[in-house]
Amino acid sequence: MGTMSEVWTNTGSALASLVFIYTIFERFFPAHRVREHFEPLAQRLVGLVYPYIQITFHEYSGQRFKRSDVYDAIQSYLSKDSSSRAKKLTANRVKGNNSIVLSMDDHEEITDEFEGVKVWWQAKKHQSESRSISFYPKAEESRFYMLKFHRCDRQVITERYLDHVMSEGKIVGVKNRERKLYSNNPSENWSGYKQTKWSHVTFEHPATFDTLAMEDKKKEEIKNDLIKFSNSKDYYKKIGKAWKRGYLLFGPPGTGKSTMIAAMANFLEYDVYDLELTTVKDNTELRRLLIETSVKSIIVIEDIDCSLDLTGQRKQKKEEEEEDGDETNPIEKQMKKEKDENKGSKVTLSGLLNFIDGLWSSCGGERIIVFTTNFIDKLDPALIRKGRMDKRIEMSYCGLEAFKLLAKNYLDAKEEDDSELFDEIKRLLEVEEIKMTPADVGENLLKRSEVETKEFCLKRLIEALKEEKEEAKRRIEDEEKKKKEEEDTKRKKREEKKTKSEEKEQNGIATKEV
Ligand SMILES: Nc1ncnc2c1ncn2[C@@H]1O[C@H](COP(=O)(O)OP(=O)(O)OP(=O)(O)O)[C@@H](O)[C@H]1O
Ligand SMILES: [Mg+2]
Repeated sequence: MGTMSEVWTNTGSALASLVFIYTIFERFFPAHRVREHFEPLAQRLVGLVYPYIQITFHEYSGQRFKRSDVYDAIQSYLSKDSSSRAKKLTANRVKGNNSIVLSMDDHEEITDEFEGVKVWWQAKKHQSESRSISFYPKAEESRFYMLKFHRCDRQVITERYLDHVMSEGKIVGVKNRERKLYSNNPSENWSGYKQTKWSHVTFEHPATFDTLAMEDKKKEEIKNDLIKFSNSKDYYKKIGKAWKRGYLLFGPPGTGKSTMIAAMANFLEYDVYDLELTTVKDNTELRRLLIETSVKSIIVIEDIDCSLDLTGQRKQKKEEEEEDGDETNPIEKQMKKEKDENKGSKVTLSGLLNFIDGLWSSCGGERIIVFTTNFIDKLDPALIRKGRMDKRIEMSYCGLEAFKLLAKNYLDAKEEDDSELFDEIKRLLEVEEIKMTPADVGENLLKRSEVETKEFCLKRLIEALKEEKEEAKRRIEDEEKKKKEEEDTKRKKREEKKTKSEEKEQNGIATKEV
């Protein structure tokens, strides 16, 4: 018994001495210092026997508030087929997009293969002990991806695999993203907190090339052109040109210019930037706006003939000269000049064109620019010459093919079922050459209540077409009448002038004779 208690006493004192020695040691050699010294050494030792290399990709690196693009790209890349490989997944729904995007959950590991090389990806989470107050949500929790590969594959991974992950990830990311419709803010709102040059809403326009009424041949041509453009990254690089394409859509109101833009955006899955030029003060602002647009986007300038005097400086000068000739009150003239200056923005045609042609080249990335106008003749030829606007698309009145598509979409009506009504419409459109916009045709075909049958709507369209014919006839008559009246007044004026000068002449002769 005595020996037992002795053993306990000795153990107790030995432990006490150990604790004492450890405390003294800790005091002179703090634990983190020891770790600092020994860790690299330990890692070197591990490196000798452990054949793998690890790379970490943090969610937030550098600037704390900005999510890393690389992390995003990896997440998208791994979401591509992690759903079939990882066992634990997290589901995210991209706003505005109906599909759910699956990505691997924390602490999951999946393998990937590239050029016969195997790699391991792990999603990890690090819980920091900091209790500091932070504006950043869940600042204590930092996520990262860990890539592991054999050290003999180092070259393949660093030289090719990572680039492959980035480019693939970006493509998947673009596909999963919520597409946006942007509109530019007036420059007064560009500074201060919440500064943004563009405001956006989710782009959810339902128009597609299937719903767009247009001849099939023309539609196919445009679709092919768009596909060719979006696949031509290397070609544009090779020829040293900016990866952009310009379209000019022209035609009367209601022929589907805006609808075509929406269909293009949906077809290519691009964002849309609706640029309102009247709120842009000058070329510098225009440049700053355009530089901030993202890749894979369509920049739209609607009704260019209305938004600016895009016919350029020449016309303006001519007008000024003409005005100078007038004997108007100088004060009035100054007032008018000031009013004009305030009214319009100072964005010039050349500013716009220079940007499209030149600066854009340095922005990189694919962009489409679309101009629309109702009056192509009003535009300066410089704007629409080949090379600047790569493709001109005329949106015209509703033809037979366009009508058939609208009838199918709006009423599920086919030629076989309603051949008589279809024949009559064909006659009106093709023989009588009645011009009606697809917007008006659609309006007549639209079922406004349950009572309205397919036949009812088709007959309503026939009536509307006939009315349109009468209306057109009246318009032509009115125009001819107006023209005639104008000619009459001109002729009268000429005659009056002639008689006046004759009278003057006679009076002159008479005075001479006197
Ligand atoms: N070609 C078309 N195919 C299908 N729908 C069309 C077509 N053209 C017009 N529409 C219908 O008419 C409406 C008006 O068309 P849209 O706004 O595209 O015309 P627009 O040419 O842009 O006219 P504006 O010159 O006045 O801007 C659309 O909502 C669409 O439903
Ligand atoms: Mg429009």
